[in-house]
Amino acid sequence: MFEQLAIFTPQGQVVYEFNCSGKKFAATQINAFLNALIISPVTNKDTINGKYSVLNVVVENPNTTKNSSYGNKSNSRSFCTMFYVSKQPDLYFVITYAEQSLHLNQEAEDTLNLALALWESLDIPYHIFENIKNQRDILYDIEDVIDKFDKYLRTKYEESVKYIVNSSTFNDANKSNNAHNNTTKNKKQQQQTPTSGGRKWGRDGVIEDTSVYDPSALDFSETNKSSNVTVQNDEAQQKEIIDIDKDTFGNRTANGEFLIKEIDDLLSSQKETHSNNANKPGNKYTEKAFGFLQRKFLGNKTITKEDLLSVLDKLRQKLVSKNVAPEVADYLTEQVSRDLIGSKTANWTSVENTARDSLSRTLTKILTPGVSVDLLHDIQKKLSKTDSDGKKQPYVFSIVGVNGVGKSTNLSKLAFWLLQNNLRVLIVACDTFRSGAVEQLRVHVENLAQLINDSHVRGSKNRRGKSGNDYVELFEAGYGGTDLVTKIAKQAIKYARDQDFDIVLMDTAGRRHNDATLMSPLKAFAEQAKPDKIIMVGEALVGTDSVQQAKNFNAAFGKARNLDFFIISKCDTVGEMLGTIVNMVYATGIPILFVGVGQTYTDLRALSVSWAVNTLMS
Ligand SMILES: Nc1nc2c(ncn2[C@@H]2O[C@H](COP(=O)(O)OP(=O)(O)OP(=O)(O)O)[C@@H](O)[C@H]2O)c(=O)[nH]1
Repeated sequence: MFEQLAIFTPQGQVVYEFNCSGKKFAATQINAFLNALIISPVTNKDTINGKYSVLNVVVENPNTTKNSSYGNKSNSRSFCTMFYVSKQPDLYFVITYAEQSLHLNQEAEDTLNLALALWESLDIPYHIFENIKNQRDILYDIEDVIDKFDKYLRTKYEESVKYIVNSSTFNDANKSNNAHNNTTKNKKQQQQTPTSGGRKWGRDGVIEDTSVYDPSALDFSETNKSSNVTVQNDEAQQKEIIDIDKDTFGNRTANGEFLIKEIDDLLSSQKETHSNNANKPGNKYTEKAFGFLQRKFLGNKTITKEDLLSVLDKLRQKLVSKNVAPEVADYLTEQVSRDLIGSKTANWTSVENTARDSLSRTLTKILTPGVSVDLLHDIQKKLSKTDSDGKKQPYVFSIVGVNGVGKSTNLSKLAFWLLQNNLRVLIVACDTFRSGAVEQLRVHVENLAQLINDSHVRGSKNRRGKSGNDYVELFEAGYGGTDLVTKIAKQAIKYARDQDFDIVLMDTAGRRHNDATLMSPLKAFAEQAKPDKIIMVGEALVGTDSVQQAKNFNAAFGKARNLDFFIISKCDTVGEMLGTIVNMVYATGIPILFVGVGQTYTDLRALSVSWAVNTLMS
């Protein structure tokens, strides 16, 4: 596990600091790194992938007497650093960790990759870092974005740690499923048997060759987790996941349909936190600006371009601070400008309030779906028809998206909702690339089977010899290349038809939207599997990049096929920064089916357009 991440300017002004174990940030460590860098500059051989530099830092104990024997470990302490120096702006990104090893180097590299990608996605104008006199200047100007960066990084970091814990859960699940497994093997030995043929999709979407399997990459036991603790964590996590509150999930209508509730004040606790934060000194910047605007009452005034300039600039800033991509914020303010120039403000209404109303209308128009999102109706329509054998064709969904956005989790939430509607669901493991993906889905199927029927024995097979029970079942065929994916999809649909399943839910591999090699198989997949609905899961955390993600995924299925819906996951983690919702709909015109608001199966909500608009405008 890495210890600390720091971002600072060449003058030493700290822009960001993070201690991964939640302790106070140790600035002395970074000072020791800077000292070591001055004394022993890095050479080419210390560079990883031509990008990151590695430097071992030895800190002498100041109490050591001159007579101490050289190399006496008790008199010195060492740690390792991996760092990157960006240009424009000139910034140091430094990770510190205990010592060099294959897996710690890899983790540091992954974390730097993540931090840099997040940093770039924030689009901070580099001139902000020029001529800074003190740290307060930086923080004042970019407080909001640093906050955002911190939130992204912590969430992603926690997810990656959880992924490691989950990996051991899957191995345990395998253990109970495979009778031939030697149960006396310890957990570490279990981990040494990779589930797939040595392929893993890295966090940045690159397929990594893990044919030389390094079990230590997933083993953090030496650092601070005994395997016993990990097992307890697994159990606690398991309990947390299936410990759900059905009442908050939705309502049953008079005709028996179970409808998911709209998102409303569900995030009020976050709003509270947010407003508490907003009350902190130094966080008043936006509030002050808008307070000033609200005081400028005019009324019955013909609005000119000049009147709108500063108003729209503030509104634009507001939107961008809520994660709306700059190009989308430009479009929205342009619309307001078109709407208002030459018109008159109503009595007692300021130009500012008129502009805000216009912006609210534009946002509402964008977010209001132009097509029906009544899925249950669509499903029933298809299921009511039978073919010449008297069989109904299942309704097929396929779930796509970038790595780690929550595809499997939200697919499972969707399954849980469909199960509430008495539909029989076949979940299909079409992520045949990432190690552990099939096992992860099996855990979800076990959970769902147990939630639907609490007499379900975890790990048992149903009467067809498959994971799950009569209501929800897993269709799996292991790991392999693109051909296997389409083969599994076709076989699963046939199987679902034969076994009378109503719904087929296909999970697909996460892929980077800007990698043509990874994106191109989607077209063939859609042509072969012919899903009724293709749903892209996008995460609320992503911000600016969501525009391109949505565009690329929407275009990936060829000219004849688009995405049908979005599910925006992790809305619970972004507070009021809901810009991704607008970005993705703006980029494609594809409506939002649901938003994900947590990690349990009931943490799915229908989007309330007015709620989203009010939150963005607040
Ligand atoms: N807070 C929060 N976490 C979520 C939500 N949806 C998913 N997650 C978490 O996001 C993490 C990744 O979820 P997965 O479902 O594994 O993501 P994925 O897209 O299937 O991942 P890959 O298969 O690796 O591409 C997990 O820790 C989930 O619990 C959500 O709505 N809110």
